[in-house]
Amino acid sequence: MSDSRDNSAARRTYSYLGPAGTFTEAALAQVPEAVGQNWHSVNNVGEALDDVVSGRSDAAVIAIENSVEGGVSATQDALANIPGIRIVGEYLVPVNFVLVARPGTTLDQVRVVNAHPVAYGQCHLWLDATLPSHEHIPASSNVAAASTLFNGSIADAAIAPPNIVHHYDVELLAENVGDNPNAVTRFVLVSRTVPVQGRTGSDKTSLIVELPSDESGTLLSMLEQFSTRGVNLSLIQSRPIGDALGRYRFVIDADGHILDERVADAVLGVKRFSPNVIFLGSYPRADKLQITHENRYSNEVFVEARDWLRGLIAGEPETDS
Ligand SMILES: O=C(O)C(=O)Cc1ccccc1
Repeated sequence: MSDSRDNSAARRTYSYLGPAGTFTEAALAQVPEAVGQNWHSVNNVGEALDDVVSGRSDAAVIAIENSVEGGVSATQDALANIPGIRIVGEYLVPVNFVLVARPGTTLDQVRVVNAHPVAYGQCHLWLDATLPSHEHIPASSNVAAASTLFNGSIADAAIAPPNIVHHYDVELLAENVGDNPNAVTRFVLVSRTVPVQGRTGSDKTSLIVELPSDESGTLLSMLEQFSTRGVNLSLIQSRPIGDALGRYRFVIDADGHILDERVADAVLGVKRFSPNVIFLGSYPRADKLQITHENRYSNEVFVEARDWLRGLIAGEPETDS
């Protein structure tokens, strides 16, 4: 399904989890270069990434982390398993939810609730208090949860974004059903593998790292690679690799850019003992936070130390500086 906002072949195509009205669409609306281009609605993250890898789309926006639910495991696993993808940007969208139904439905008639799993995970407090014996059926997106109410779904109600009332003729049963009114979802813009863009001073580097399974202490060794270079981590999450019990990979977000010497050095340190490092990209941070570090982790200090070593090897006389 493609939104026919423009048929011109010269336009770029962006895939997003649809249909229109999702939080993912709101994230795509924040991508300046996507405004006025073709927006292609898909049903899941795997489809969005396949579009990018196959060239059907130039880029895609996908949800990767939520402030209440944590990392979006479907996205993390897809990024680990589909090669050829680079994260080139990130965008934040505040998320809150309403409960809607077919017109005429009342709250006491609701038994089956349709909801995207990530949305459902953020509405437990309200659902447990208000509809303690409800049954949950999963939806492919927050808007699909509501739209299927009109397509023969067995659901009585759906958890959806507040703007759903502008897209479908629904009965609004309850507002603010999310556990946390300040919930935020982080989305990333992905493209096919491209050379890294320049550093901005407010950057993030995302990696997926596997650890050798037959050695003790490798998780600590991996963390030390970052800490000994003064690199802060804002996300570290384990996900099962899936081939055997007890085998995990780690999804990591590090402060800084791969063109920062301390980040590059840390990544090289990880690469030396990890059987598999996936570099997902270095990209500007949505929060615009400037990354600071002690002087001993600055680019100049790394470059000076390297020049000093090269000089020693070349037989140059040592100086005091
Ligand atoms: O983009 C949407 O609306 C989605 O359905 C994915 C999602 C689910 C929960 C929080 C944010 C995005």
